[in-house]
Amino acid sequence: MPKSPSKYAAFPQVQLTDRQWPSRTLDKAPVWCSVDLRDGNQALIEPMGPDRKRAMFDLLLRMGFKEIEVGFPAASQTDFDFCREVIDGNKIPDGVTIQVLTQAREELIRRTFEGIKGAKRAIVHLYNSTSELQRRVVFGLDRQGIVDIAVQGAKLIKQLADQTPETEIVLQYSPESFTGTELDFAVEICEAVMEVWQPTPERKIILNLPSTVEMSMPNVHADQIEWFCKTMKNRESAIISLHPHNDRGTGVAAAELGLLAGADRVEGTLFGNGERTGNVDVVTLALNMFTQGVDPELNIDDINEIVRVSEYCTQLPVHPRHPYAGELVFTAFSGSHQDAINKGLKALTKSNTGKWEVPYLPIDPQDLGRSYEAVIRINSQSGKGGIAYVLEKDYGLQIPRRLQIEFSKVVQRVADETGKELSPADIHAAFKTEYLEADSPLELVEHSTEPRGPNSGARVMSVVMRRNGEIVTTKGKGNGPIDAFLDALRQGCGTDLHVVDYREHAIGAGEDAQACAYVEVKSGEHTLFGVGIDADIVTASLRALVSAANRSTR
Ligand SMILES: CC(=O)SCCNC(=O)CCNC(=O)[C@H](O)C(C)(C)COP(=O)(O)OP(=O)(O)OC[C@H]1O[C@@H](n2cnc3c(N)ncnc32)[C@H](O)[C@@H]1OP(=O)(O)O
Ligand SMILES: CC(C)C(=O)C(=O)O
Ligand SMILES: [Mg+2]
Repeated sequence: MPKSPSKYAAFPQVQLTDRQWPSRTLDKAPVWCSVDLRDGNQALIEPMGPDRKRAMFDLLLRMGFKEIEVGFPAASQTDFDFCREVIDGNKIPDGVTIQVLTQAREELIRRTFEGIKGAKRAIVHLYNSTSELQRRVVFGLDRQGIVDIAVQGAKLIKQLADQTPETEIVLQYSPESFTGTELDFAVEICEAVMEVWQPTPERKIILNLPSTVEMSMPNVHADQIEWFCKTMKNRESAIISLHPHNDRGTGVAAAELGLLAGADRVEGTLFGNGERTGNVDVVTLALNMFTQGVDPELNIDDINEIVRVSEYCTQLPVHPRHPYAGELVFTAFSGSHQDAINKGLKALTKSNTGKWEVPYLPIDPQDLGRSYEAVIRINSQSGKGGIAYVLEKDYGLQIPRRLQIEFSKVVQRVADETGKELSPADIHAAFKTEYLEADSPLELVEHSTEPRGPNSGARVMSVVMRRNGEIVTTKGKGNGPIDAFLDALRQGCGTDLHVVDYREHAIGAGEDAQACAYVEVKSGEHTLFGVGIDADIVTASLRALVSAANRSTR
């Protein structure tokens, strides 16, 4: 426990009666704005250089972002140059708008306008901090002083926008540190900026209400947004935007509830890169919508590529357990999960509802360009279902249920011995050693069946075996080849087995097809399996019996 919890105080509730957001549902995508190249970038140990910025910008375009904050052109030459590069190089497709951030300071605003000169359309994003704490300790100003900063900045932007008719300027204002700002003051300062910019329903202002620091539970954030939307004047002339950070780890939830509460737009970054614990993760937000049947209006059909580019640009890894994107999120190690996934995937092939219904997999990995390959991975926590899945998927072996149980003990032993994950090749090798290569003390050398005599129902099989390296020739009689072979083993090798169950299937197709036979036999008090593979179905069955016979002696 922290030593002094009294250092902290509970975040005050919002006085909101008749709140509407709890009974709403999200049924359409918000306007997305990527702030990877600005907020994400300003939080990096090593900010992106031109190559990384270009790679990120191109990725964001491929993903279908229509609004992209490309930087803070007045802050650094790199940001300024990148802004110029996308404008002068005609790299902004129609329908896409770049956004640039500036403080409410004259020289920075003027430089910002130099940065966007020549763009067809640009969002100029003005911010100043409004919270009680920042007013007191950073700016040393009262409310009016803070309103004056915003209004002065807004006036200069309006003037410069009017002097730049070739560019359609969209105005955005952020009362930075909104979450620590008294709500009545947040409305007051936003209305003061609106008073300068005079937005209309046709030319809306963007009011961005940032959780610069996430300070409360997501329901309180939703209350803040609903309160703001209900209280502000001229709501129809504003796009209400969210800019959640993730200090409490609930940025995604805050964004979802904020949208229910009336917001229209979300600013965030890929995989949540950003100051401290990051910005809200737009990939997770979008895919959360997708899994509810809502089109997120972003292309995330190759998530591995998005991860790769993002990791290159930020030089930060995406966590293996990151929602939807992590390397391990479509992988089950534990036995009961593997069993359920295996059954779920099988059931899906027979279902005609078109609905994705697989236990433990909330989304079809293929929708994100991921495959089922690594869905099930095997370690000491794994069970028969997962092992069966891997053997069938990678090696075409459809092992019967009781054999799954038997073999899972073998795998468990190997996994416990190594303490490591077992690859599909490791599992197959264990299967071969245990069953297919169980060829001592007995080994099948050859067999032939005599034609049935006209009055004889029995089949006679001649068998040559090797026992402990020595050739044994024997004969047996039975109703069919299995029966006759067991009799031959009884006569010549002293092996007494009774078949309890027999299965076979083909592996592969056409001329290269092989037969795989599984026999479950009773040997004394025990039942156990043998497995054989051969191009010839009878030989495969006999091999399976030899495999069982040898295993029964272990
Ligand atoms: C929550 C956010 O993400 S906000 C965005 C934050 N991003 C960045 O800051 C990255 C880019 N910024 C920078 O590189 C620098 O801040 C620059 C180049 C823009 C400006 O640099 P400088 O003027 O040297 O320094 P600095 O940012 O520390 O300036 C602080 C001054 O600006 C004032 N200020 C800070 N924010 C604002 C604002 N939004 N509007 C008006 N004035 C502001 C402060 O009160 C302080 O004033 P003081 O010098 O009178 O005390
Ligand atoms: C500039 C603003 C919008 C910001 O990044 C924040 O408040 O987090
Ligand atoms: Mg931010």
